[in-house]
Amino acid sequence: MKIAIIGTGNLGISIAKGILHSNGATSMYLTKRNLEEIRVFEKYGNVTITSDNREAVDNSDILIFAVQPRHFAGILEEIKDILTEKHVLISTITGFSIASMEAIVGKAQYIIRSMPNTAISVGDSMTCLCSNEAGKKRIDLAKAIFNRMGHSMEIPETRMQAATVICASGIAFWMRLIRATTQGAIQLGFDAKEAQELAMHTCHGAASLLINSGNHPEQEIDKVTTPMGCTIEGLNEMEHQGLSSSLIRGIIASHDKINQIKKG
Ligand SMILES: NC(=O)C1=CN([C@@H]2O[C@H](COP(=O)(O)OP(=O)(O)OC[C@H]3O[C@@H](n4cnc5c(N)ncnc54)[C@H](OP(=O)(O)O)[C@@H]3O)[C@@H](O)[C@H]2O)C=CC1
Ligand SMILES: O=C(O)[C@@H]1CCC=N1
Repeated sequence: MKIAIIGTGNLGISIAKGILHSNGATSMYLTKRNLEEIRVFEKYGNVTITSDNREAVDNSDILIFAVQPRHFAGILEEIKDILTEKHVLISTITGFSIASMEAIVGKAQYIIRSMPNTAISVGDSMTCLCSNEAGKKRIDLAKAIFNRMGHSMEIPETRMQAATVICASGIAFWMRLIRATTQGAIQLGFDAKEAQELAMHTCHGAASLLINSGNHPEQEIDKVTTPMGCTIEGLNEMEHQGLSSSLIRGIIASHDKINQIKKG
C-alpha cells in the first residue's frame, strides 16, 4: 500500500502516526509547504516528506487529503493531470462535497469522503465513509485502511456533516467531559494526575461496557443507581443543571456552524 497524505497538519499527523502504528503502508509520502513540523517522520525508512504534492501523488496509490477546506480545490487543480486509475482519492475535508471534487477531477476517479478523528493516531478512530459511484469499487479498501486504525461505518453523504460533529468534533466534547470530571475529583481530594487517571479510565470503561454488551446506556445506569443512593442524586442534579440538554444543544450549534461554513 503506497499512501500519500496531502496536508500533514493536526489531522494528517494523526493519520500518519496511525498508519505507522498499524504498519499500514509500504511507503508513505507526507506533504506540507513548511516541513519543519514533520521532520520527525524522516527517521522512518519508508516515509518521504516533501512540499511537492505532484511527487507524492506520482509515487502513491492512496491519496489522503487533509488540508483546510479553502486549500483543497487548488490542490486538486494542481494534481488532476497526473491522476490515473490506480489512484484512490480519500478526502477528510469538512464540507467539501463529492460533486465539487468530481467537478475538478472527473466522475471516473475513485473518490471517497472520510471523517476520522484524531484518535486515529492511537488506532482508535471512529471513521465515517461514503463514496462516489466509481468509488464504490474501492470502499472496501478504504474500510480496510481505516479499520486498521479503529472502527469505520459507511454512511450516505448527506450525513457527513453530522458525522463530523459527532465523531471529529466529538473528541473535543469528550475531552471537556473528562476534564470536568477531573476537576470534580480534584475538589474531592485527589491530586491532578490521579484525578485525570480516574476520569479517563472510568470513561474508557463506560464505553467498553457498551461496546462489549451492546446494551443501551440506561441499562448500565440502572445497574449503578442504588435507590436513594449517591449516583441517582448526582445524575438528577446534573440533569436539573441541563447536562443532556447542553450536550444536545452544543451538537446542534456545531452542526449549524458547519452548514454556515459550507455556504460561506
Ligand atoms: N483536526 C481534526 O480533528 C479534524 C480535521 N478534519 C478536516 O481535516 C482538514 C485538516 O484539518 P487540520 O489538520 O485540523 O488542519 P491543519 O491546518 O492543522 O492542517 C492542514 C495542513 O495542510 C497544509 N497545507 C496547506 N496548503 C498546502 C498545500 N498547498 N500543499 C500541501 N499541504 C498544504 C498546512 O501546512 P503548510 O501551511 O505548512 O503547508 C497544514 O499543516 C480540514 O479540512 C478539517 O476540516 C476532519 C476531521 C478531524
Ligand atoms: O473544528 C473543525 O471545524 C474541524 C472539523 C472537525 C474537527 N475539526
